[in-house]
Amino acid sequence: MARPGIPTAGAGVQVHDLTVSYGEHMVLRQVSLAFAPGQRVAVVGESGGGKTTLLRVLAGLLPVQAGEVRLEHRQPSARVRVMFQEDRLLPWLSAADNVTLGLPASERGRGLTFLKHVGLGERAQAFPHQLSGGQRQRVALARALAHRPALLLLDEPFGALDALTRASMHRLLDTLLSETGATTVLVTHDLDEALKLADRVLVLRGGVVAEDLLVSTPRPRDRVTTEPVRQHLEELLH
Ligand SMILES: Nc1ncnc2c1ncn2[C@@H]1O[C@H](COP(=O)(O)OP(=O)(O)OP(=O)(O)O)[C@@H](O)[C@H]1O
Repeated sequence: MARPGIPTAGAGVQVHDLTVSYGEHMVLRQVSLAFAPGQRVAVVGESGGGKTTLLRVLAGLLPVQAGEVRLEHRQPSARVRVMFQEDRLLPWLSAADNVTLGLPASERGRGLTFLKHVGLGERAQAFPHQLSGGQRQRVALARALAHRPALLLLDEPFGALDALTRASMHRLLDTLLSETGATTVLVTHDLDEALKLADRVLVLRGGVVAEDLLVSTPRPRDRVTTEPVRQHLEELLH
């Protein structure tokens, strides 16, 4: 695979005593975390445990009600991009236009190379409805990376894909993340996904970080090499 171009320096992330409630319902309770630049963090845990809420606060989509969230990057304009389970492509724009939407003119050419990196260089003019679910998620991934985010936030990005397509997306994302260097936070229910992609796994339970595990298994990883960590996480989750 060709290299995606200029690597992005990942942002450091500091979360201090973050508390978030929906009305009376407190979802995050004084959560404190620090992510190193370029770190890949997976967030797992029970349904309703606050994973998406944490991601939305990091994305700036939800206000910080109490506590502090700080992005540390040498460029004050460090970009944050979010990718969701549904592709959220604009149906009236081609794949190419979806990828470059919002990029300054000077960055569009380089942004388009990401369509090639996800294997869709030939489909640049196709519209979302002409692409498969897996292809649309690849366009969404190209769009997220084309903006060279210092922080990439992924909320169950491959949850709607079949197992084979998901496995190929894991390989693709693993390669692209190694090359771009973005700090990445991945919310997932899929332990395979977490263990294939992340350097660190957080378990959120009852609004607090119940476990914070570094995953040092060398890459590429498979079920055999990650089995001990998986067993530990499965015990925590069940
Ligand atoms: N906009 C909202 N208004 C009120 N309550 C909300 C809102 N969004 C989420 N919640 C509640 O906050 C809690 C945490 O939700 P969140 O989506 O962060 O959990 P999650 O860990 O991502 O769950 P899942 O794994 O099921 O996606 C849940 O009880 C949910 O019902």
